[in-house]
Amino acid sequence: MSHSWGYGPSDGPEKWFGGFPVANGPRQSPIDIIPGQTSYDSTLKPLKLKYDPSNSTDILNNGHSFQVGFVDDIDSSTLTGGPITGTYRLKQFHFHWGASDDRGSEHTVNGIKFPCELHLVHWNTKYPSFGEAASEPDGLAVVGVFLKIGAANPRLQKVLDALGAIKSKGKQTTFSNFDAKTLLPSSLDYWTYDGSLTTPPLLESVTWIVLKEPISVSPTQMGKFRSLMFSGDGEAPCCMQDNYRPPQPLKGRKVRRSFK
Ligand SMILES: NS(=O)(=O)c1c(F)c(F)c(-n2cc(CC3CCCCC3)nn2)c(F)c1F
Ligand SMILES: [Zn+2]
Repeated sequence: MSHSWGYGPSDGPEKWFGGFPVANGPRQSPIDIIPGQTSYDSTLKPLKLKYDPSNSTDILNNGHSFQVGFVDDIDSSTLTGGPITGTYRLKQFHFHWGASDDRGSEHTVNGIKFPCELHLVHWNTKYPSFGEAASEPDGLAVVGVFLKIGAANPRLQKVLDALGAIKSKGKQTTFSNFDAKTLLPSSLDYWTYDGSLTTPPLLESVTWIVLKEPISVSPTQMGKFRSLMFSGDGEAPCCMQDNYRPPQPLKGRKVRRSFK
């Protein structure tokens, strides 16, 4: 049975449990982060992100979001330190956003939604591949970055300028020499908790690392995200927006923070 899923009324997050029962599991993502209920952990190390711009390969509309892919057959773009042990390799980054600027992020802070959220997906090199790591409890580490409405962000522009070539589902084009580090805010202070993929198959294999400081995005730039389509050529056109899962129950999990 093909598990087709989406973000609409008939196939959206409230319907995912049917095809993916782990949707109601003990460590689902995203969550609402309540800063006053997080615990400062002085043993948490600083995040170390070492990204080689020559590793970026392509940009793809996968019908749920768009993602920029990276070569991950050597340790050239890696995440170490932070709450994780060992070395995790950057596989891809993608975004989630809303139909309007009042929503779009997956994680929320004190119930506040941001218009967009960036996810940088990394996999643990103690496993042979991303696919195998994705089913292990310590297999993945995703760095989440909130985007907040403000001045246009010149570092987003190269990504946004490529979207015209991947408007519909399945479109892909080369995307080289992109330094993902330029998308990060100046502070790498973070919250961290054990969670899951926020899209099917919703595997409970993600150590989430959500940065406290947002990066900026302008309303015009947000419009560029919304120019993409969930639909493929020849299908009924459907704008790619509101591609976010709402916060899930914490179920007793602790959220730690790296900053006082
Ligand atoms: N929002 S998120 O939690 O950051 C997030 C991720 F971390 C992901 F890794 C994926 N992901 C899904 C697959 C298919 C794989 C197909 C083989 C089994 C594993 C999933 N590739 N990457 C993803 F789609 C996503 F949304
Ligand atoms: Zn994501």
